[in-house]
Amino acid sequence: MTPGSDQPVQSSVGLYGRLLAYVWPHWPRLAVSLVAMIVVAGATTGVAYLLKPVIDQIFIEEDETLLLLLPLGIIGMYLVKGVANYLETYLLSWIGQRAMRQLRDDLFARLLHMPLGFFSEHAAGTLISRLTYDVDQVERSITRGLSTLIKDTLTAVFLLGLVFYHDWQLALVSLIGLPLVIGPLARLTRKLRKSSRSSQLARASMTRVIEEGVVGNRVIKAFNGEDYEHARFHKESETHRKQNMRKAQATALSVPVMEIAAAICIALVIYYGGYRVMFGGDETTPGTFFSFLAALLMMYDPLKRLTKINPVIQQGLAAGERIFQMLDFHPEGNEGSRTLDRVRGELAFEDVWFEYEPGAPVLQGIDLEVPAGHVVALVGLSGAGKSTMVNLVPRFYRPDRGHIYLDGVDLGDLDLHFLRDQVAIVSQEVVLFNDTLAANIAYGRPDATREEVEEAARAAGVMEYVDRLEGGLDHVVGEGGARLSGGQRQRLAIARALLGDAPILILDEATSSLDPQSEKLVQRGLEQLMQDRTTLVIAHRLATIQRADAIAVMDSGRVVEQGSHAELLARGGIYAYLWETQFATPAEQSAETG
Ligand SMILES: Nc1ncnc2c1ncn2[C@@H]1O[C@H](COP(=O)(O)OP(=O)(O)OP(=O)(O)O)[C@@H](O)[C@H]1O
Repeated sequence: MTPGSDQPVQSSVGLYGRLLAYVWPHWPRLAVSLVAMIVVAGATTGVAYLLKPVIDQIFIEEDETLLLLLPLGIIGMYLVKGVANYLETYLLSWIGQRAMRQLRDDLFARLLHMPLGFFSEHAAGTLISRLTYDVDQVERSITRGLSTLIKDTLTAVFLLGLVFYHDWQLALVSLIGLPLVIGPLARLTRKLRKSSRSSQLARASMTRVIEEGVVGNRVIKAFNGEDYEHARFHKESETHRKQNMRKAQATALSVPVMEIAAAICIALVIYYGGYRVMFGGDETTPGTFFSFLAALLMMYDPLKRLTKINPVIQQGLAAGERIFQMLDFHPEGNEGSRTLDRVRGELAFEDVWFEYEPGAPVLQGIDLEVPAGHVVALVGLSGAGKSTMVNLVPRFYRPDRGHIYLDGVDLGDLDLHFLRDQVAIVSQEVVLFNDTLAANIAYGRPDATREEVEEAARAAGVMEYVDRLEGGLDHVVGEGGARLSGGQRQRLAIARALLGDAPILILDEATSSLDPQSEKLVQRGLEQLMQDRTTLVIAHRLATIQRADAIAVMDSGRVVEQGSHAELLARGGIYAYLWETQFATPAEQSAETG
């Protein structure tokens, strides 16, 4: 059922390659930013180098020409560095943003064409976070990752070169101090990472409790669960506090530990370097020593950033892996290519089998004929397979065995787009987009004129409540249509289907009861909609069943009884049972039997 889900997790090389494919089209800019990074590293090292003539020639030898030239040189160096830094950051962001827009576009396009089964297997939140959070993580690892990896490595290497150039013996002595800095830093970083992971988990647990407190507030109230929920929240909130304190402790420790270790390192250098300046002859001048020290100190920042970049890159790669896994799912296939000039709307199911999970068939040999323009009501106990059966008509799923024909043509042979144009669906949950009423009605028919929209709205009974809304048909319905009542939403869905004017209608009647007035209006809209259309309706209302041309009774994935209301009642089978227990009011039952 889920093609693509068995994809192997890709290797890191493959992953890098695929990420690179998004960056590569921008290689000229990448090249310029690389050059800019080299310039930044060179300029930083240049500044450290200039300290030598500053001390030796200006302070000691009191050279007046250099007194003018060197300060200008420093300004020039920083100007060059500033321009290069700007270019590098700007260009990398440009590349990162372009690559991510492309990745997001590809992902969303793929998402829209996923088979329906994909959506029942993946939580909406997870999919949304792929497109938002995960893509951001990848972007961060590209821009920050590349910049740090290349620019900071180059800067550190150039500075190290300068240090060895000035005095290789002193350089070796200072390197002895390096483990002093790196050792504690590595330990602290590990601790920090662990505590930040625990803190994130604690926050997620806490958020879950908050969410349940908000979403499930009705139930909490009904069961007097406030104290229980509060205690649960307090516990999670306390865990969150403790984890955050651990993190804060590690963070607070990291600066002093680093600084003390660095101080020991510098003390070593000053002692040995000073000794060499005093007693070592000419090769180590005070200028060399200060330039050396400055280069050493300037290595601190790039090295620190390099030690921190790995988690960013790892997170980006993990996010990239999740993104590519989603991109690798197979989209819905459109094997068919046929279209029909005029669709009458005759539907026929022939020995149709279907299973969601292997070995558990939900439909087991459905046979059903729906002549053009007829209304067939599907009834049956919950889980009998009614929704599954109607979902096969717009090819949301495909039968595992058997065939479904539209006007004698196998659905599988039809072009998917064409097929879906022929089918209107009005389901229990009306999905509305956060747009105007008019735009919601015209969804799928962007070419519809205002008159057509109004006509559909009138026929569906939308006009009867539109006047009370600000802006009339141009009123924005709110997210998910939250500002409309259940009945109003249903009438809107009916208007949408009317405007679509497809020859086949699939109707999944709402089970939730509307007030009698709303019910009557919805019913009237539905009557309009079913007119001259082949209709398969999952019926929950008596009026619909009575209006149907035929009733198909489903049980355990089969059509077990077919006929008119009277015929089926007379048979005394499942339908008669459902009639007694679900559909009819006592008065109707006695009228029927009496
Ligand atoms: N996406 C799915 N994945 C796996 N199993 C599913 C899926 N959708 C439905 N089923 C299973 O298929 C069977 C038939 O479900 P279906 O929704 O078609 O029944 P129904 O007759 O429409 O029920 P109801 O009237 O309650 O909506 C049920 O056992 C259900 O658990």
